[in-house]
Amino acid sequence: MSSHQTGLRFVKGHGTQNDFVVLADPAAELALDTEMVAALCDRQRGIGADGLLRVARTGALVERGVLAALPDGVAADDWFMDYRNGDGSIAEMCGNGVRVFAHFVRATGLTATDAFTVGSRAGARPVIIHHFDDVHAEVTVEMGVARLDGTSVVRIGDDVYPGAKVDVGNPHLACVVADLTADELAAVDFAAGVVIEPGDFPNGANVELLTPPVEDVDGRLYARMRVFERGVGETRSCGTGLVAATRAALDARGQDTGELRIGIPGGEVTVTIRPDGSTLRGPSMLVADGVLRPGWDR
Ligand SMILES: N[C@H](CCC[C@H](N)C(=O)O)C(=O)O
Repeated sequence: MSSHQTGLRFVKGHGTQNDFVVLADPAAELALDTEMVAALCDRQRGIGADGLLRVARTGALVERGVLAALPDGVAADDWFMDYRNGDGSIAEMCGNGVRVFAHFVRATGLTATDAFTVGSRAGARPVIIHHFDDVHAEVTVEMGVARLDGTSVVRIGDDVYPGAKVDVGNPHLACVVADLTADELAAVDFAAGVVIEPGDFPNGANVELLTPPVEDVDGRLYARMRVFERGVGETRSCGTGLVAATRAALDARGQDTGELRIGIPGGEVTVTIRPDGSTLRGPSMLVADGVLRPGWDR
């Protein structure tokens, strides 16, 4: 997409305040590059967002060479979430993004069903839209298997936190911090620097800090989380991170399956881990529509 592109429409949306610029591009005609995506996501010079979701037919992205081939389980006419981080880098998956993506394609009439498959670089992500209107939706995403892959550590300022390496289609270090209170979690200063072990994460990683789950009045497990995302920085929520943290927290309790309600700065979601996969259920909001003005990026 070059700067002479006039009148490019966009929608601004978020899932538990993990926010995105949504670009409808069914035929994958936009030449998205790192610089343009970073400019669009820049909160001062552009629209501002944690990431960008391009909405395109999977087959069109293959024809244009954006994708080398159809990902497993994704059909050519499935809508594909071409997700980019705020720094312009490409990531394999975005759980909050899939909810906003699904809401957008349903509310704009690009699809007429409440259950369909969203394509992603991590593979097929089936969604169910429980209810929606032009602004609000409640969506469940099948997030696939959250795979434990050993342990590592992250250094945040002078503190070192051990955690579980979890693959949710994208890489995570999920740290369930013993005895960490909600206030202590809130006081962690990510600005002091977040340093992971490059040998453990050659492609970088998203880092989650989680308080140990406790049973709430309903007997359900509850925890609080903050996240520092690869290619973005701290976000108010991270869907794949919530799944990774749940997988690690249940494993620390000796459980392979279970459910966890997690509070994040941007809201609250419920994650379910099953032997054959995981689901993330939460809200989506489409906040505004806009048009990029010619020359905005010059
Ligand atoms: N916010 C996204 C995660 C983006 C992951 C991205 N930061 C990466 O590089 O993997 C989510 O809701 O899952």
